[in-house]
Amino acid sequence: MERFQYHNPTKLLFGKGQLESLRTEIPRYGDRVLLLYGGGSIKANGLYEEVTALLADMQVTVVELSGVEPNPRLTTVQTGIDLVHEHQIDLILAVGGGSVIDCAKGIAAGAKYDGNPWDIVTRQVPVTDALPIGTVLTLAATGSEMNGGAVITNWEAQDKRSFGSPLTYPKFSVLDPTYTLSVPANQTVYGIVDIMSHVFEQYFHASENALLQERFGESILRTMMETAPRLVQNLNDFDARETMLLNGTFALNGTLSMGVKTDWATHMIEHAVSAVYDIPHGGGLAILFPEWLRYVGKTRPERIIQLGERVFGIDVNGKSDEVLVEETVQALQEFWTSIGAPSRLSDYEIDATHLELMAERAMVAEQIGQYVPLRQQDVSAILKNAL
Ligand SMILES: NC(=O)c1ccc[n+]([C@@H]2O[C@H](COP(=O)([O-])OP(=O)(O)OC[C@H]3O[C@@H](n4cnc5c(N)ncnc54)[C@H](O)[C@@H]3O)[C@@H](O)[C@H]2O)c1
Repeated sequence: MERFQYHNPTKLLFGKGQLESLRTEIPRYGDRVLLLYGGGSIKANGLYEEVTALLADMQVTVVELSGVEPNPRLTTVQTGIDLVHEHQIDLILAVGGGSVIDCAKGIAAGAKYDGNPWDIVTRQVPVTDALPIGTVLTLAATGSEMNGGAVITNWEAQDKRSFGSPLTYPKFSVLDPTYTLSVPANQTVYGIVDIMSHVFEQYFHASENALLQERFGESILRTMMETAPRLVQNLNDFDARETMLLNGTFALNGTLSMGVKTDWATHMIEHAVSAVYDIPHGGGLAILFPEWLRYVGKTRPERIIQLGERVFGIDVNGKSDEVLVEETVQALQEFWTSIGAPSRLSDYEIDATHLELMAERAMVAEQIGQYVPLRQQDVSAILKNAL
């Protein structure tokens, strides 16, 4: 294990009826709130009504910013920053999925910085201060509700980048499975893939002796594989929604990355794909992860085989590494296909036209990933195999 410090300051408010906790949480930070949300799903499922009624009852001053895009854009972050300054906002309340929460983080950090918020997103300047954020999560997927990371798209530059800071962890997050019941089938599937991919990015670490972290990851993967088929059969299964919600949070709240050098190359490649084609993040991961596994399996098969045996129940006796890697990848692909996830870039009508641009965009450093570090030609090969 690597030496590590672990500190997660987000207060989780989990379960039915937890929205009421806003009454005690919000006043800790002030009484001027920027209410941030997306394209209207919270109006359709009644959450908007509930939140605004509660805030009105609390006599909080509310400024609204709606229309945060899936894959939130820098332009929306800038609009939010301007509103924060204009209305002297004390707290950002993000009501939505990862996109809304990430946008809130961009605004929170950007509002305390004089320059272009893209400088922060591209990590050219560090976050030195941030407004407090609270969240009401409506979609189980990203873990953004309990981590300090955010992914922002600069649409004009066709670039999607992530930044993170201890200062942008939400102060509190309300997780009531009720609000995730309205998530449609496709977004539910993307969420399942995203959660499992987060585990993979940390499971495929480049450190020694992380037995507990690996077992934690396997628990999340197995729990997701038990729950996901049930959930896609019945989107109103409250218990399955509840399980998925907690899994999503723990897949990316720092628990799995304690003491290990994590990978994240596949996320960088997916960000490059969705920066150029604006496809759903989970859909992109479902296509790319199997190809990443196949590719790195040639150099470093051991933990892929471990995954196959422990999570997919593959019998490892008497088989070569090559066969075991392929059986594991196929088991993963079959599972994702069985719940309705895409498996090829062509499912999104993506062909080789911008392949090199995507490979170039993925290279946020000379090499990406740590389990097996990748150069641009490796990324091109993975993208090509995924077409
Ligand atoms: N910060 C992180 O740690 C982190 C990790 C992984 C991914 N991301 C980023 O997060 C973004 C994706 O976030 P996401 O997967 O949570 O999806 P999202 O927030 O983009 O939402 C996807 C869609 O689902 C709709 N939706 C949300 N809740 C709903 C509900 N309850 N009922 C009906 N519809 C609902 C939204 O309106 C939107 O159209 C991407 O930009 C991705 O790169 C961030």
